[in-house]
Amino acid sequence: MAFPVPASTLGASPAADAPPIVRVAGVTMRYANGVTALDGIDLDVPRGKLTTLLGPSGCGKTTLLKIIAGLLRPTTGTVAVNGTPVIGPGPERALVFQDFALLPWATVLRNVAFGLELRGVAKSEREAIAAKYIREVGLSGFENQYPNQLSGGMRQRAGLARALAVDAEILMMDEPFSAVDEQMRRKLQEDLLALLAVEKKTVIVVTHSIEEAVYLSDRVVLLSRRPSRVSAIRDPGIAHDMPPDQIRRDRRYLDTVDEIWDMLKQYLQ
Ligand SMILES: Nc1ncnc2c1ncn2[C@@H]1O[C@H](COP(=O)(O)OP(=O)(O)OP(=O)(O)O)[C@@H](O)[C@H]1O
Repeated sequence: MAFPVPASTLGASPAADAPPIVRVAGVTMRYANGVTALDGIDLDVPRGKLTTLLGPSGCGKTTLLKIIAGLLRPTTGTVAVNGTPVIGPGPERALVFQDFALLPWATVLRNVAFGLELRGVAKSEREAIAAKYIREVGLSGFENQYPNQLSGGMRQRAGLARALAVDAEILMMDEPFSAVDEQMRRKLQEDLLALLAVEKKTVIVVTHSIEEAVYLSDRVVLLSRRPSRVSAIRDPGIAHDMPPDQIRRDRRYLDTVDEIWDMLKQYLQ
């Protein structure tokens, strides 16, 4: 099953000099139980690119994503999207949850249309929009199935279709492929890249996988151990103009994976 997107669009990237779409300035997050997750995060997220947050387990990646999503208020500091301070969730940001957060009692069609339903979009219109994205993620024919009738990869596609249906500029994905096997993970990575070449979204991904980060990202943001700060930023610049297996053997890809691993392993000791 593939997203029906022409391979020639793979690797298309937007202008490099666009102003950042998200600006995180001096963000600190101290939870009520006294845990300080983030300690002065400054970060610009480039528009129309895929940025990955990578760091040791428990360093605060999800916390940072939730703050950008407006689901958590930072203790100090600010987040601005298109120059406007974030004070809560907004229509320009869509979060794809790790567990897909699909409604078990609703069909794929209703799930994908759900964000539009919440916004009061008329049934016929929202179902037409949902059907388009269901097609785009390769789930045609499964419109009337329920989440428990889908595989993990298909649920992930449904979650992605739902995020695309609300037409947010920014897609935020927390460990998007962690619940599927390695084969499906690679397939979904390819499909995501192909889809993004057409949809031109800004994407922020949290992952534990260095290989995934380097493979997918225009920009990798490495966070330090908790309380975390931005410890390094790398732009892998992997051109997706050769077959995936060849990219994974490519010197540039392997060197970038090694470099990031060298930086990350200091936090594991
Ligand atoms: N609601 C909460 N209340 C208190 N502490 C929390 C809360 N949510 C997260 N934490 C703590 O904040 C720290 C950062 O958590 P977070 O989930 O953001 O890290 P992460 O880097 O995404 O973790 P992982 O890599 O394990 O998924 C952890 O120590 C976690 O226990």
